[in-house]
Amino acid sequence: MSTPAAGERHWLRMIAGYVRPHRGPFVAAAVLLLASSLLGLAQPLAAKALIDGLTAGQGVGRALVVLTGLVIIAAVLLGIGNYLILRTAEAVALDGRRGLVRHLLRLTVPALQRQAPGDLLARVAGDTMLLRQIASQSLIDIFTGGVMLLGAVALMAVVDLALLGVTAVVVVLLVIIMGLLMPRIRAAALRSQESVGDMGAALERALGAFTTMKASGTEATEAARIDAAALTAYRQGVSLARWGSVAGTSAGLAIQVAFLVVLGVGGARVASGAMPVSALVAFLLYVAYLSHPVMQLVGAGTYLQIGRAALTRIAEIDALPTEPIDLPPAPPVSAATPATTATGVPAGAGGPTTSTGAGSTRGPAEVVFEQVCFRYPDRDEPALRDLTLTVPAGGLTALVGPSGSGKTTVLALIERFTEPQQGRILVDGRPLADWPLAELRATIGYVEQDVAVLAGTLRENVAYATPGATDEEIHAVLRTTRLSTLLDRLGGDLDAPIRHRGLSLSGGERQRIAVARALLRRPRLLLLDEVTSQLDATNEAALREVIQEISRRTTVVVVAHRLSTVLAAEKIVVLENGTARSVGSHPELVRTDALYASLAAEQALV
Ligand SMILES: Nc1ncnc2c1ncn2[C@@H]1O[C@H](COP(=O)(O)OP(=O)(O)OP(=O)(O)O)[C@@H](O)[C@H]1O
Repeated sequence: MSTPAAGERHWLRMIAGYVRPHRGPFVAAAVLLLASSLLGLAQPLAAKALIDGLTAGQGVGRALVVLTGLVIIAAVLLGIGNYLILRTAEAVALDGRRGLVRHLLRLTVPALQRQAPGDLLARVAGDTMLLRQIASQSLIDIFTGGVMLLGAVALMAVVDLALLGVTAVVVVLLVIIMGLLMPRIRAAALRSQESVGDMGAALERALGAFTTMKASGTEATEAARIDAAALTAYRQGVSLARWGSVAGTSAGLAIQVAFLVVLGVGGARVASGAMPVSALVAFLLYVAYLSHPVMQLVGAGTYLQIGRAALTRIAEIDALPTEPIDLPPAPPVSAATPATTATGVPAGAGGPTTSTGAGSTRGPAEVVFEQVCFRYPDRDEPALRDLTLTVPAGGLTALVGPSGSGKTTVLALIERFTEPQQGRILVDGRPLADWPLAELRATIGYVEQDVAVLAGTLRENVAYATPGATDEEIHAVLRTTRLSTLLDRLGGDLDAPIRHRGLSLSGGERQRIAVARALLRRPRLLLLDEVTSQLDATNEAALREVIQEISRRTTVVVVAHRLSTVLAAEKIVVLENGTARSVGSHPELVRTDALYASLAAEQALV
């Protein structure tokens, strides 16, 4: 991760940022809990009055009523305060999750590609959970525990200064021990969370290549890999438990020691007549009482360290670059669960920002590359060198060339998934940097090499980019892409589910669903990356016709290894090593370009 120190530096500011929107209930909870604790603090004084009364042979009825009242009111305040603080904690976790998810969905493509999805999942689900604890209960505990500790110390000072001195020595010792333990707790928590993330990443790797794993018989290898991460999480968890127990035990022990020392020293002082027995009793009650705020502070300190580890991991995500894309604000938390559509999207949450075919009115788009150089961040060799090419408005332009020559990279740059280091790319004469990103992408239909079919229904998949599409429009693109037979197989029901990751579809069907999705958007520029690679000859010929037909009203750029797909292109660009080595029509290139001629000969096209 790029900035491991980011979370360290800003953790307090981050906590403040999370709590600020909920300061009302947070402060109310703090006040209630503090009041409850203060009432508890008054209990020893009431007990002292009770004992003094008994000693003096007076009635104790009033003191008893006061004591009982204090106990009941303290309990009620505690209950309400706890509820408020737990509610705040949930709200903080919700904000944390929503914020993280929004940030993740806006990441740039290269930034996301460097992450392991399983680890990101662990951060959204797990680290925000820890945030819940730290941003609420721990802060309140530190606040109320701190005030209570100071209050008890002040009252102890009133009762007997000498005994306070004895207690202070023990407390200072405890603070030193905590100072030594806390960094260890934080380090163990961070490693523990990291290994939970590693485990998610390892599991995601295995599940993502499930059939490859089965076919390769590597279940045991994958299990061992996931086991290793789980074992690290276990070890760090145990280490966390060890240091946490040492902290808790030290705190408990310190209070016991203080109690015994005060009993000894105080007993001697009572025997010598330096203090009354009621003062010793009150003081001992305060020492016993101290155990609550001290344990509270130690527990909160421990959780704060664990929470800091989570904040570090959240800050790492926050530091990743995002695209300037507006997402509508999250709906407010209301008592009722919002109604959702079949996809689980809240009704009215809005899909892509542009409506169906918004750009279609402006005719086909033109694309120009001017001396574009592009190198992937972790590569020495550039993927594109000084590439200059023009994709004219309308018609079919093909990119061909050996594997790795940069064809997919050209499409990724047009989509502005990433930026060239040198040169300019213009769409309709306008540099990409001047296009609002959403508008640029709404202009383009892009069918990737590894097409994505989402879990859901055929309708959701085809109308993914155009949620407002009518049944007629969907049926029309299904006919165009020869998917009517698939629809028949689904019983003619657009809302029949396709299984997770599209596994119940053939490769060719998946490709055609992706093409149908792009077509439904009626783009002004259609980028097709190897869309015919998994089609049989009949379906390839059919899709070829479709592509030609579309290219009469839209600019179409196809990348294809199968030259049969590009035969009809008005313009074929032959890429080699990231540069355009020649441009022309099929007959021209067969005559003038040796590389193209050999590709054509291999495929029996000359
Ligand atoms: N995300 C990436 N990170 C680093 N290098 C990459 C990345 N994507 C592609 N490359 C490299 O950039 C070069 C061009 O890749 P590109 O995918 O554009 O080629 P292509 O012509 O589309 O190949 P193919 O026909 O096999 O799909 C290759 O050397 C490839 O290894």
